[in-house]
Amino acid sequence: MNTYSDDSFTLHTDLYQINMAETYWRDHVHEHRAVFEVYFRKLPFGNGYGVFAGLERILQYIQQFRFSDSDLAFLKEELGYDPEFINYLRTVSFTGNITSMVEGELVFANEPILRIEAPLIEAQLIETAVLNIVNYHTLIATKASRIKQVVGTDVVMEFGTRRAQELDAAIWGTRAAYIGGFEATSNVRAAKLFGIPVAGTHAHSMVQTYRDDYTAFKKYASVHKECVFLVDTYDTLKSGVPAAIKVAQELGDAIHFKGIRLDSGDLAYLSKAARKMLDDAGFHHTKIIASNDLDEYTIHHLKSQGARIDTWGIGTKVITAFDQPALGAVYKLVSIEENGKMTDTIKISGNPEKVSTPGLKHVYRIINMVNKKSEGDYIALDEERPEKEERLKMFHPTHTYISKFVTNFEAKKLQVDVVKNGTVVYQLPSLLSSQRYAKDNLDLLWDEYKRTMNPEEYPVDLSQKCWNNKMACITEVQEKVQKTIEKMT
Ligand SMILES: Nc1ncnc2c1ncn2[C@@H]1O[C@H](COP(=O)(O)OP(=O)(O)OP(=O)(O)O)[C@@H](O)[C@H]1O
Ligand SMILES: O=P(O)(O)OC[C@H]1O[C@H](OP(=O)(O)OP(=O)(O)O)[C@H](O)[C@@H]1O
Ligand SMILES: O=C(O)c1cccnc1
Repeated sequence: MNTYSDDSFTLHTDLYQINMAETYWRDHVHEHRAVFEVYFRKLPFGNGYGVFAGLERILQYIQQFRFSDSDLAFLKEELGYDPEFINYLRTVSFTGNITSMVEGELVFANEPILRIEAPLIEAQLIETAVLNIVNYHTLIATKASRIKQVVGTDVVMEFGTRRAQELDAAIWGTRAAYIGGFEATSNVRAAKLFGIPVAGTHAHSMVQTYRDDYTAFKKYASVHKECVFLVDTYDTLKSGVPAAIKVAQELGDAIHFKGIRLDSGDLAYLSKAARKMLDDAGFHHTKIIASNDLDEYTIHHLKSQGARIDTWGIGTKVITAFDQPALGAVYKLVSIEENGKMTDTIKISGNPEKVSTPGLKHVYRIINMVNKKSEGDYIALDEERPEKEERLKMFHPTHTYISKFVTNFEAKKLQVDVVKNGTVVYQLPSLLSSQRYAKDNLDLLWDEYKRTMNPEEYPVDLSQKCWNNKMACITEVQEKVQKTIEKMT
């Protein structure tokens, strides 16, 4: 691997972005204003909502967005870009505006999570990294939230670093899982960087090292006051649990016998049997921790079997978003400067749900003031003020006959300014507040949208103006394309 003292994330992009950038620069349109939106088209895991995460990483990236000397040298010498273009790239930084939902916000398909408004070349160059960040962080926060929904008030810890897709994924994945509702992590660096509570037990290797459960637990307890013993190395009920109890009885107040961990076998049966053994020995407050390839489905089953598990340790399935490895968020151009004025743009598709929604828009969460539940999300054009309306018509953007009128509501604007003229203007809240924010927002949703299996579809509607604008753009584009086709033939 080549190493550079000034390596940056600016080349963390697809080659086509730089080729488009060069095209725009040569054509002198690179400084035309452009507006892009980030959204995904389908909720992951069959879930009824997503949890947005990744803003901290995006803001870090935007602040550092500049081509370093070694980046420019690589583009020039290895990839053969024109020296004049390289000289121009040397001056590029991000000078635009970004509005974004805040971390922990509940997000749904087809609504803009971020809006990037900048000179075309800048907005284009940051696309790949922005999507890279949003896609991973939001996916993991959503998976974590699903798991937390099933876990309920029990504690859930993130154990996934060893199984994650490399070092960065472990660190940022842990952070996203915390926003999604996990209470702690085993990753010490994540604790150092983000202040996430860190926790842990010990591995089978320690029991193997000392050959038997009793000796291993005793050695551990002679060094650590807080003790959670892993009891399944040889025989959970005949050796592991009895050894843990014996050590705790012998050491008494010298240690805090916090828990035992089960990591194999029938976790429902073993947890019930272990609970009885602990209770019979008077250790009513000693907790049972379970791990072993757990996810929302196994946890649901274990709970339905009456498992006596207090704390869940979850690795692989959360950190790798095991059952769905990609969110599929996209970055679409919705408006571009043309002859000195902004013109809305659209991407047409044979599939009506894939047709982009043109124009500068905001997302509002429409909260019913009587029951304090959300009626759905409402996407309106910038010039609209739904918060001032008495009565709002909400209708499905493709099946328009599905509609309702809402009165007595609060229209909560979901995006905030995070970057203005290239400067970060948003103060990130503590990670704990982002986690609480997600939790409080979940209280706004009816349970029908939150169940982990076959949830109801949460409404994400367009305002009448926004819908009309979209239809007008479709007609306009179709006519233009038809004319071009006729000219070519
Ligand atoms: N009572 C249960 N109901 C449903 N799933 C369970 C139950 N007990 C354990 N599981 C899950 O079943 C899977 C069993 O995994 P596996 O077949 O690897 O067995 P194991 O007990 O872990 O064996 P090993 O000793 O090789 O680690 C795990 O995902 C575990 O979480
Ligand atoms: O099952 P996950 O959800 O991915 O959680 C992480 C797993 O990592 C450890 O196992 P590992 O076999 O790596 O090490 P160990 O010898 O300490 O059990 C731990 O015991 C968990 O089973
Ligand atoms: O602390 C633990 O028990 C732990 C940490 C990482 C992975 N598995 C378990």
